[in-house]
Amino acid sequence: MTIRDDHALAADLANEAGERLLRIRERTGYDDPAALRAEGDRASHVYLMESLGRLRPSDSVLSEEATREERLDPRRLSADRVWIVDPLDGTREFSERLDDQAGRADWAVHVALWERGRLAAGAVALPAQGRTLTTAEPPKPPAFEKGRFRIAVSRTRPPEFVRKLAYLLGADLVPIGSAGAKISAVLTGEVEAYVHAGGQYEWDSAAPVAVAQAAGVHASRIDGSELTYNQADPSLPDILVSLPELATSLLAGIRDLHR
Ligand SMILES: Nc1ncnc2c1ncn2[C@@H]1O[C@H](COP(=O)(O)O)[C@@H](OP(=O)(O)O)[C@H]1O
Ligand SMILES: [Mg+2]
Repeated sequence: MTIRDDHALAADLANEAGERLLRIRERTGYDDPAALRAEGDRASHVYLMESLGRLRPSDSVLSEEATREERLDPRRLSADRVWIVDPLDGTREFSERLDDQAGRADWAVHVALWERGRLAAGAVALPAQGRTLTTAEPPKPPAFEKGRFRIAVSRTRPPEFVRKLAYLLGADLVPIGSAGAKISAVLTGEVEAYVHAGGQYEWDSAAPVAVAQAAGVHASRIDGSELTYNQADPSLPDILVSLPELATSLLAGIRDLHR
């Protein structure tokens, strides 16, 4: 693996971590969801940290599952290259079954590379959906069709104003778990937008935003400003991802409603 293969490395690591998570879920079952979540988070984090430490020893890593001290390590702020990873996004959904007893599929592994002020590579593995979205081969964004559209929201923490926003713009809300699964749903045409506010962190969006940007899909804060990564405080509490044709009306609607 050479330094030029960052896109492929992100995809390989996300895929392998995802395979491991599927095996853990198969072996452990759903009887103790808290234990399943803890094992999944830990195993995926350890795999990603060991692999990046071995394959990219000079780079920094910011992981959701790192300790507070590791996350506050100031070396990350002066580094040129920082991998921003969420070993298991949608942890809650990973441990839940659907009515037909199949495990939920709206969870993801996020691997992104931030390099000198911008997202340079990223991959989102959706192991239970059998697909991985990657900057190595950015997906072609779905064609925009005028008319009613769909906005993905958190299953458990949908922002207050989004119901009104949907009413105002003629959209339906689609609850999906995991930020990565929701942004992927925009890229695969299951929904046309994703709106979130009220709390989130850099690792929840870095990898899917890297892929969205490579695909030419709109991604910003909900006030239209840029999403910035590798900040001292990794909080990045709101986000809008949408087909480019919808961004102006979504931002205007949000401006009117979200005060
Ligand atoms: N209000 C909030 N504060 C902090 N994190 C939040 C949040 N709302 C959503 N998130 C995080 O964003 C990810 C997607 O959430 P959701 O499925 O509700 O949209 C989850 O990541 P994890 O599963 O990695 O913890 C969740 O913890
Ligand atoms: Mg997350």
